[in-house]
Amino acid sequence: MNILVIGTGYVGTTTALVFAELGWNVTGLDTDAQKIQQLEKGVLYFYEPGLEELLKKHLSSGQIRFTTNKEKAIQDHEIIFICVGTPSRPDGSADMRYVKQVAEDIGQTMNGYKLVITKSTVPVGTQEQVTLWIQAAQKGSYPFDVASNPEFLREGKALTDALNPDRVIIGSNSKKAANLLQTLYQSAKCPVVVTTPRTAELIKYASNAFLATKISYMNELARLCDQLGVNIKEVANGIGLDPRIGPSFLHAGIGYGGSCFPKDVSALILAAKQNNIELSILEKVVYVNQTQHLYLLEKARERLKSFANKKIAVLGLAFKPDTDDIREAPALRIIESLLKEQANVYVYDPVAKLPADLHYGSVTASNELEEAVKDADAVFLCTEWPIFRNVDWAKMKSIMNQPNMFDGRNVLDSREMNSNGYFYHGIGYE
Ligand SMILES: NC(=O)c1ccc[n+]([C@@H]2O[C@H](COP(=O)([O-])OP(=O)(O)OC[C@H]3O[C@@H](n4cnc5c(N)ncnc54)[C@H](O)[C@@H]3O)[C@@H](O)[C@H]2O)c1
Ligand SMILES: O=c1ccn([C@@H]2O[C@H](COP(=O)(O)OP(=O)(O)O[C@H]3O[C@H](CO)[C@@H](O)[C@H](O)[C@H]3O)[C@@H](O)[C@H]2O)c(=O)[nH]1
Repeated sequence: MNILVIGTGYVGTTTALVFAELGWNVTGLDTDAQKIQQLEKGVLYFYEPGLEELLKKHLSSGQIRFTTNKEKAIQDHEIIFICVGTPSRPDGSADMRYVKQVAEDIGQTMNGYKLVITKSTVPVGTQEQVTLWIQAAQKGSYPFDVASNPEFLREGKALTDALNPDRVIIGSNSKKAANLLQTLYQSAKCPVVVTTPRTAELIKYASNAFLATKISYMNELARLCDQLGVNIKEVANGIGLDPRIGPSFLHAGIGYGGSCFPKDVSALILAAKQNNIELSILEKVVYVNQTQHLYLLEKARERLKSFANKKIAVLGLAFKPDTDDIREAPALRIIESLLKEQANVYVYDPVAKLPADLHYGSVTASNELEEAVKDADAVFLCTEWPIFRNVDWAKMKSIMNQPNMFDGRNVLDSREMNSNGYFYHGIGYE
């Protein structure tokens, strides 16, 4: 079977490469000619471990190709995965314009049976909506099915996650579509759940919202730990040993970011409101997340009295390690607050780049960690890149103006930092 993947972003590129690795012939289609040109040359235009090697391998094996020619691509393929973005609208709802465009393109161009699968994260009811969009755009009367197959990969671990999923969720009202999808995933060594499209669509939002809830719960508990003199890391370890709770996603810090949790939690809250249901727990999850960076800033303000004219080093910009993605990165919230209070901010990240449009002033991007830390009055550690753990912090102290460390990811050893002469503050972890 030949597979077409529409949208060659994180999810589309990974999906295309994973299906190529499983032995299928795959074409990646995007409207962005620059991205396609790079992918055709074997160059990944974003940072994601392992993907570029696989891209080169499958370009040379001929298993994967890329194109911007949507008419030909749609006509040549029976199986089409929609992997375009569904970003937040200002009111928090999912912006469906890219999915609608693709559905209309498919409707206008199709020349025979198509199985259209939404892999993008889409609101409940999208399968029905995509069906209507395709029908409305159709020139002839060709049969088609629309199914839902949400993606659960994490950035930074995209390849491992997509090659070894915990579960495959197939939402389909059509036996033919469900069978085709089961064939595509026949080598999956995990449960393959076949359900209704609406259930599949909700499973995706419910998963992300549940994980975000775990994080905000731990983050709020960490604030209490600071007051009680209890270490949140030990609490996380203690509760995580209960298999009903589990050890993951209990790591307190300056909050979750990225292109998924913030937008998906908002979209779920809004979708519930439209159905006269208040998801009050999730509203608090968002509130805790939006105030978590302020909590660490307040600890630093107490120590430094004022940020004005102080040199502050921000280590880590990406929303998490092993990615250059800065969408909704908590580091950006910290930087903007520091700039607003007239600090001189120096940023170091091993991979991620500063955005062009920072409010409240400009920031110096440092090429070396030492350059950011030299003469600094405080360091904010915002992303848990492993290299930050291996820095010789005792040596760093000698080049700082004041040895203050605000560890927004609780990654450094507080006792070691204190014995090295630092004033150290983590989150629920002193
Ligand atoms: N990033 C993740 O880790 C992740 C994980 C699981 C699910 N998701 C979901 O998957 C979807 C895609 O996310 P992403 O991070 O890959 O997005 P992205 O922004 O990186 O990529 C989307 C791509 O779609 C292309 N595109 C837009 N309109 C198009 C059209 N009409 N025809 C062809 N291409 C078009 C864009 O040019 C872009 O390259 C979203 O719904 C997201 O919520 C993302
Ligand atoms: O214990 C934890 C775990 C994560 N985070 C933060 O949470 C955010 C999201 O992390 P992660 O979930 O690892 O990354 P994403 O790539 O955003 O992946 C999430 O979002 C994707 C898009 O929907 C889903 O496919 C994945 O299953 C889901 O984990 C990051 O800012 C992390 O720093 C914490 O603060 N504490």
